[in-house]
Amino acid sequence: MSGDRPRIRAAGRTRGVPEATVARLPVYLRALHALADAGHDTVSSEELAVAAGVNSAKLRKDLSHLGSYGTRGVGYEVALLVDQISRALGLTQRWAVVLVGVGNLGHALAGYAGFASRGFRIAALFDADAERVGERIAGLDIRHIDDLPRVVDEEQVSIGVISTPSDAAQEVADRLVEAGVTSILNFAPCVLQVPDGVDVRKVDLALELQILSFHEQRKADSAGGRSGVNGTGVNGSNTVPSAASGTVTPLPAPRVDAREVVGQ
Ligand SMILES: NC(=O)c1ccc[n+]([C@@H]2O[C@H](COP(=O)([O-])OP(=O)(O)OC[C@H]3O[C@@H](n4cnc5c(N)ncnc54)[C@H](O)[C@@H]3O)[C@@H](O)[C@H]2O)c1
Repeated sequence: MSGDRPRIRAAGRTRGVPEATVARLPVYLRALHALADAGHDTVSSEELAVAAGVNSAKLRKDLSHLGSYGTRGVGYEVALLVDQISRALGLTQRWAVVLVGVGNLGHALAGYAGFASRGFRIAALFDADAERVGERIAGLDIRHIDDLPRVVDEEQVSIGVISTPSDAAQEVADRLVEAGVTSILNFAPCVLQVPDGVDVRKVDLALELQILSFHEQRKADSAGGRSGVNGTGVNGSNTVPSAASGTVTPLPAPRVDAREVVGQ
């Protein structure tokens, strides 16, 4: 591990901002970018709340953690708020990311343009399969996992993405941490053990589907066999609790929250 390299978390886990708020900040940012693209210079908390799919009181409280209160009768300046949220999320710099496990999912992730447009540069792709090493995806050659420490050090990589089978994920996490990575996004369906100072986020689409299946079952039960599978709330409720926060989000509003990323 390169001990003299600055680590992401040196300034504190969330700098006093609640984790649930941190999880919603990227959602606000995405909504604000859309508003800016549509030509809005200012936005009310109500409008932004609708665009982000949260209630406006929660939005105002979240933004107050950044010292942003808006102006009565005017709302928030879109460009200023984009700047404040980007700074809070550390997006004023471009983070280098490595991706380990370049199979089906890894190929899709490696070719995903959304990382670059949101401030993340995929610095390298790694796999343990000699047959995959050397394959070129999105301008990068897949490297052997043994090259990980050198690349992490040379490219100042802080964030690693794991898209290996779950039986390899812990070993890969250990190697990432050993190399100096301090944040891991884990797509493998398993819980990772990491030392203090290393943050892990887990993405599990099957888990999200299971939560939706729970709600579908409830809707079907309360409809007493009537059709209730279109999300319009046959049971009188048209809300689904967020997996990430336990909060309730109105279904008809744009579904742009951070629930796809579930903390471990
Ligand atoms: N989070 C989600 O929503 C989601 C969705 C789909 C798949 N997955 C998970 O993503 C993972 C990958 O799925 P896939 O379909 O791409 O699998 P895959 O078998 O196509 O690819 C896995 C890759 O990991 C490589 N690998 C295995 N051990 C390794 C190691 N020790 N070091 C480096 N590379 C190693 C393999 O050589 C292979 O290229 C699985 O854990 C799967 O369950 C998650």
